[in-house]
Amino acid sequence: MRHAHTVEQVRAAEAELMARLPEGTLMQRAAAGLAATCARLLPRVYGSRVVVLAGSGDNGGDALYAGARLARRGAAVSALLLAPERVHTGGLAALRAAGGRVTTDQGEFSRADLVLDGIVGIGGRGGLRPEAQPYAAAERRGVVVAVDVPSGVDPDSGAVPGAALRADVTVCFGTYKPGLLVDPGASYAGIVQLVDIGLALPGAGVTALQHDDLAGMLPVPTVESDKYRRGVVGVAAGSARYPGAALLAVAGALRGGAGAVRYVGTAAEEVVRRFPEVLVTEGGPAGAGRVQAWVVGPGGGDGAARALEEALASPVPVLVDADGLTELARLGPAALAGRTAPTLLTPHTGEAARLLAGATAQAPPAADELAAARLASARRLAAEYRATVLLKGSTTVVAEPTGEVRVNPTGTSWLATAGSGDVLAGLAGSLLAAGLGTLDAASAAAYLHGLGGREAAAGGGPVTALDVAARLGSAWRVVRG
Ligand SMILES: NC(=O)C1=CN([C@@H]2O[C@H](COP(=O)(O)OP(=O)(O)OC[C@H]3O[C@@H](n4cnc5c(N)ncnc54)[C@H](O)[C@@H]3O)[C@@H](O)[C@H]2O)[C@@H](O)CC1
Ligand SMILES: Nc1ncnc2c1ncn2[C@@H]1O[C@H](COP(=O)(O)OP(=O)(O)O)[C@@H](O)[C@H]1O
Ligand SMILES: [K+]
Repeated sequence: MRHAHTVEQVRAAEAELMARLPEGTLMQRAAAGLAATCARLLPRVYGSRVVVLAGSGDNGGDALYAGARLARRGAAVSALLLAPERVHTGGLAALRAAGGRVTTDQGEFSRADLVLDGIVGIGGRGGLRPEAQPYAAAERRGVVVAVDVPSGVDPDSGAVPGAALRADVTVCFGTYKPGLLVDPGASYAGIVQLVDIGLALPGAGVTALQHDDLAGMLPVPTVESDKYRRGVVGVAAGSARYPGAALLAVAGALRGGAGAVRYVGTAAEEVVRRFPEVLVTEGGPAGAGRVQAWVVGPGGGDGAARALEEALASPVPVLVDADGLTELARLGPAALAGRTAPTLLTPHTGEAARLLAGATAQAPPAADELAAARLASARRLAAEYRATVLLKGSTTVVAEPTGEVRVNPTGTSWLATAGSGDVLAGLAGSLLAAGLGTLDAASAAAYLHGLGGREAAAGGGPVTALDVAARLGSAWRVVRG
């Protein structure tokens, strides 16, 4: 599991540790880790050209001390100072003592083999200031290593409010920052490496699963299992207008660990023709047999209102997607008030905006504003509806009403293809039926779906939603090692 902490949490942990250690110890730990990564990235340190972009705070200090370490190993290191009058004096003195120098030639940035971005770290607010903006657009031939955070990325939210420096590698200290894991910030961070500087941190509000976590979480049948004990997932999806959504949601549900899939709706005939293993009933959830979780809404069309009402009246977990969400937005959070089992909502940003409009008297944010502030948007929705919310898009995030968030580290933008959300809904519903809680089911489903998407797009080609569904079995095998 990757753990990400807010700036406030990092500052508190740093203060506590600094009070017990000789001055400068933490910065030296950070600089040592940073220099070691840079040395690994360079074919050889001796003779390579390194440029340090140094801002006015401790982030610049880290970069200058790391530059000094590389200079001692024979690199030609020069520093471009963004605020010369407020530069970290200890760091600059160390760099000079090691043979490094200060330059004002911005062209050195473009010619460097490696650039250290020490403009701002967790003290940065807003996009890059004017003096740093040219570097965001400048040509570069070497690798850019961001110190703690790519400058211009908001460390807590991942928002990029203006210009920001795109890194190939980010070396972060003590813990991940949420903004390194959530887009758009994550897309500026490149590969993120963590350097331990000994901070004692509280529980993380934002986490990201890794393969090992999935391996321990996914349901695996045992000798005592039978199809009912493994869980039956009910899928109420598709309509005369959108029969395909039923097939896609069922395709996802068949690969989610439930022992059986029960389909209800108007596409029963098509579903059985394509997937003979599925139990089908025409009508709605109320008249269907027992299930351990419902998926309602993909391609539901006009039938979504009834399916939603019947599923929400059941005592089992319910996943609401697509047309089910449009109907829920009309009803507002009151529709979930009487639920006795958990509810999982899986909106994309457009649906999230509609849900917020249904929940508050204020005008909802536009979909692109929601996308720029994904953590806050998902948390707000989860709190308003008192439900788990999986907000889809580039970096899917899953939020609980308590504010706890899981960020999905897998996926590819090739998943932005019609119907891939239906596959995800079926998959997550199947995991719910198999007994996972809403947070685990949603985050495990997003993880597997993202892996399946990557595998389907391997080599960089377009994928279809059914291609993704077909790769889910292999995604399971990958995470289970
Ligand atoms: N506090 C500690 O114990 C440690 C801090 N470390 C480093 O220190 C960093 C935090 O240092 P600081 O608190 O000095 O803060 P920063 O160095 O991140 O930035 C603060 C300075 O940048 C300016 N600034 C803010 N936003 C800006 C923007 N958008 N564009 C340009 N300048 C901007 C501020 O006016 C201020 O002078 C961490 O990210 C990490 O790199 C590490 O050395 C590890 C130990
Ligand atoms: N830019 C992107 N990068 C990565 N994944 C994306 C991107 N855009 C969309 N996705 C993913 O693709 C899927 C699309 O789902 P959705 O919007 O519901 O489409 P549909 O309704 O057609 O099924 C979601 O899993 C979402 O997270
Ligand atoms: K930085």
